[in-house]
Amino acid sequence: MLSVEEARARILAALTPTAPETVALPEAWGRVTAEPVVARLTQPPADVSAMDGYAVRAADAQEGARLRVIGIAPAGHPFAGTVGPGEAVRIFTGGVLPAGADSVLLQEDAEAGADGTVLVKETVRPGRWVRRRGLDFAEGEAVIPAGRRLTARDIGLAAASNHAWLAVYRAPRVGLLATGDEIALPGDPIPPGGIVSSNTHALAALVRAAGGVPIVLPIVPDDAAAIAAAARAARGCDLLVTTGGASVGDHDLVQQALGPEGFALDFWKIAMRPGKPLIFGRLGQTPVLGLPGNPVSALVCGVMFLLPALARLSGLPGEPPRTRRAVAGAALAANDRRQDFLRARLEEPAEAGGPPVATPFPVQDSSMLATLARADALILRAPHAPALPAGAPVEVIVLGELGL
Ligand SMILES: Nc1nc2c(c(=O)[nH]1)N[C@H]1C(S)=C(S)[C@@H](COP(=O)(O)OP(=O)(O)OC[C@H]3O[C@@H](n4cnc5c(N)ncnc54)[C@H](O)[C@@H]3O)O[C@H]1N2
Ligand code: MOO
Repeated sequence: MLSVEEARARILAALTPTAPETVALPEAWGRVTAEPVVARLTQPPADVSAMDGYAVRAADAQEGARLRVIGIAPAGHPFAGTVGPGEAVRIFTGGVLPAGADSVLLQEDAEAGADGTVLVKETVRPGRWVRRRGLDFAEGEAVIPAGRRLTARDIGLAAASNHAWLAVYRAPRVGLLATGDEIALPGDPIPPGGIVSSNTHALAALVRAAGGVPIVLPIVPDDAAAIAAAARAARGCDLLVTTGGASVGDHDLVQQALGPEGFALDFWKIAMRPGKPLIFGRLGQTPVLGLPGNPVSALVCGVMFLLPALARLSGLPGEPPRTRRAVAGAALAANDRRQDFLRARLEEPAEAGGPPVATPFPVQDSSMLATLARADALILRAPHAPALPAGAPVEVIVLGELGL
């Protein structure tokens, strides 16, 4: 069986970013830049004042000096003249420093006279309170690299550097297909012995959190023809995700149904718990990720494979979820050959500054959504990891950090 790392590498190798598109700036938040954002101007465009006060020549602005105020320079209204010896210009934050001036006398350190002069109450250092031209960025500078997921701060920077539109990768469209005779949509009649489908809803939220567009397809019964028809309809997606029908039972039909459609299997079954029967392959141009039906398995596989896949389709490298150090809150049994992901509570350490304490829930059944919802973290247990006493260091994935 493939390891989790090999499986992720195979999935990422089979995916390429979506085609770039140009979108209006407000739409670009959360999208990944397809090319660098190059400043179209220099910021600030000239030397400007950082404070309200007086533009002065520092050499003249010694404590006790009195300067003649010859004009005013509010932001957006530069003073056209030149500040000569013994002169000052009233200036406000963001105002362009007039020619001749090299510094700003802070308003609080000045006393305006009724006779059009100003008294310097505190000696001014040369260059004080001046923001130099280009302090922030210069025209032609790549202010945002290609391949970056745009934050609100980046949007502000792109706007300031005079971009109304940005080239970003299209948000990946992910088709979500749940299979099973026993499942019904929330609110619909539930068949005898059946359950309500949670997988596509949870995965849709995960896709959205990762910047993708989820397309929840109608539930299909355990019927090869129906699964094939639904999969055909999803060929326009950047990725088709199925849940259920991944295992070895007589009704586990995903591979049987997709085979005649030309499904090219890359791999099936990995050394992971929960999530062993993971399927990956390609249906024509569309990559297909077949997740197990058990809700916890589907979600944990979503974290380990669908999130990196979405990142890759969005134009990012597709790193595995980041792990953190913690200490085990209970003794952990030795592991078998499947990498284990234990649902756990995460608590503050007894000693400030120490790693948090991760305590696994006593029952780890892969059907238990309530436990998963209450979990703060997944404790990673490598294949064949030895038993560990409480207090031993462990690696965890903090679920809250993933925005899920
Ligand atoms: N003999 C074996 N049996 C099973 C094996 C095995 O190796 N040998 N693997 C087990 C493991 S591990 C898993 S995981 C499951 C995965 O099975 P499938 O992917 O084929 O999923 P189903 O059989 O269709 O369903 C499993 C379980 O999940 C429920 N389910 C299905 N879809 C949804 C949905 N959309 N929302 C919520 N819950 C769903 C379904 O009712 C079942 O209870 O196979 C084991 N068996
Ligand atoms: O792998 Mo299954 O996902 O253990 O329940």
